Amino acid sequence: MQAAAPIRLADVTLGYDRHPAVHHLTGLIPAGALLAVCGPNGAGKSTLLKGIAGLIPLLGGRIDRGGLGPRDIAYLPQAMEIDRSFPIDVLDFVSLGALRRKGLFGRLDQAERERVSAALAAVRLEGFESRGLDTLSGGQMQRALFARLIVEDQQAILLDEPFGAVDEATTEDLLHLIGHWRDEGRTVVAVLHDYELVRRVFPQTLLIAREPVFWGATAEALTSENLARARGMVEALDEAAPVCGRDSGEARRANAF
Ligand SMILES: Nc1ncnc2c1ncn2[C@@H]1O[C@H](COP(=O)(O)OP(=O)(O)OP(=O)(O)O)[C@@H](O)[C@H]1O
Repeated sequence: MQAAAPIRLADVTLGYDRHPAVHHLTGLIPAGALLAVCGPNGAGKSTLLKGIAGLIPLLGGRIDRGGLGPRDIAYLPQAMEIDRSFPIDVLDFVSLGALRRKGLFGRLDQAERERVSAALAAVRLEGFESRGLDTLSGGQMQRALFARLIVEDQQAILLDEPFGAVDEATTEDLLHLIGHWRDEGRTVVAVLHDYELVRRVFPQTLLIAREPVFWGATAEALTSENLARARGMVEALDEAAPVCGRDSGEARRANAF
């Protein structure tokens, strides 16, 4: 694993078909940070993670990943984005975490096989190796995804709603893994809706509603005033309106074509 590095966002704008979903976001994710990304539905949280992961292009601004390429950052998509009908068993799925090191056709050596076994043990999926993904419960699937992240062994890990469909026991097990990653100095950024959990585990929070509402200490971010402001900002959004004050000139020019 390479050394941890800060991720710097400078006036970042991300979106689809030139419609910004995240605008003018500037901030620093320090190496080793445990950062929650919170906000109402449609606030741009998933879009932001995809941007940091390099899965969608920037519409504006810059992301400096501290010398790392997007492929050096592990990314866990939302559960609904994962096609579980793909015919693959748990062992092969978790082994895919080694792809970056071994390539698509590379054989797993003893060290990699041990890494996969250890990852399955860490998420308590021993005995599930030959089960197809489509036979797993939601919580078991999330454990398999975390096992793949362990095998990936990246210094920065992005998690999109990792506890969306899992019970309390699974959540606690997976939180334990996140705590372990923090102790190892890895950077973890997670989109989360459970504010109590965020207050308990994540020291830093970015509250976003297309634009940043607050980025800093969790206790200061998740106040009722900030949460109400964030809700109001997303409710007020009109896709046909100029995207924001700062962009209105540019948006008017774009709409003229
Ligand atoms: N592939 C896409 N094409 C067009 N628009 C998209 C696409 N993905 C997201 N959007 C739009 O971008 C905006 C932000 O979506 P995003 O998924 O980032 O929000 P979110 O904060 O993660 O929401 P949720 O909490 O509901 O998951 C929304 O208006 C959404 O409709």
